[in-house]
Amino acid sequence: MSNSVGAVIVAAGRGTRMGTVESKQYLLLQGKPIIVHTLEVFQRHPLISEIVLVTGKEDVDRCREWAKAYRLDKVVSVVTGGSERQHSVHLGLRHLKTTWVMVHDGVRPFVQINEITACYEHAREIGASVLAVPVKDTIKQVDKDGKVLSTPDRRSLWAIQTPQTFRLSELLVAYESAERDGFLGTDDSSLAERSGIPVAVVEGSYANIKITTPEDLDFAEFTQRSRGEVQT
Ligand SMILES: Nc1ccn([C@@H]2O[C@H](COP(=O)(O)OP(=O)(O)OP(=O)(O)O)[C@@H](O)[C@H]2O)c(=O)n1
Ligand SMILES: C[C@](O)(CO)[C@H](O)COP(=O)(O)O
Repeated sequence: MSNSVGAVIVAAGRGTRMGTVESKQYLLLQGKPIIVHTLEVFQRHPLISEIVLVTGKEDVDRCREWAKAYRLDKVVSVVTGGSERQHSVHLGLRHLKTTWVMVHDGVRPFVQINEITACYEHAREIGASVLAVPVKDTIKQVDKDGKVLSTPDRRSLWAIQTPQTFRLSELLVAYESAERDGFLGTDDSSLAERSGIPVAVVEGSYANIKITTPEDLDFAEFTQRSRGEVQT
């Protein structure tokens, strides 16, 4: 059986927590849109053969232009997403033809080549995998009135990132089942878990942030600049 690997990069969100007029995935980082930085990592990865980019309806044309301008020839489709991340991923999955799929947030430009490789290798071994980091803070469960309910043992808590890797056929079944049941998850793995797919956690890096709120942009500028300086 072929072990071809594709990526679905989701970038159809509105970025309400960032609060900028321009959607955060199109803000410039060292002169280049964040989404292009993200796509370039997957373009460079030797395992990835095709990329489906999911974006807002009004952004499809400019994204296709960038794919050409930045020579992102692995981008086989730029398609319109849905109202929730889960819908956007589902729409993207339908355009992929590979055996394996890595789902990744368009606003996580700092994922590293070796992290993508590790994520894929663990999925091959276990069935599916997610990149993650152990939580550094103490986490409390709190009720709606602000009263602490419990303090879970931090040693078993991980902050989950992307990419998340699955067999495409299995993930499609999980997505269809979630849609039938009206289940809405905040990541792809939660849909796989409820379908009984075993998921491995792969330790990644704290730098692989999801650019979400304005203070993340300072970190992003700093990180991008220092990585650029190391490469030159
Ligand atoms: N309907 C949606 C919602 C989110 N995303 C994508 O999913 C990733 C992670 O989502 P998040 O950071 O929450 O982005 P937004 O939904 O844009 O942010 P917010 O919740 O602040 O509006 C982003 O790359 C975002 O573009 C998507 O493709 N389709
Ligand atoms: C998938 C994800 O990036 C894992 O951390 C995250 O759950 C997406 O969160 P969102 O803010 O609900 O889009």
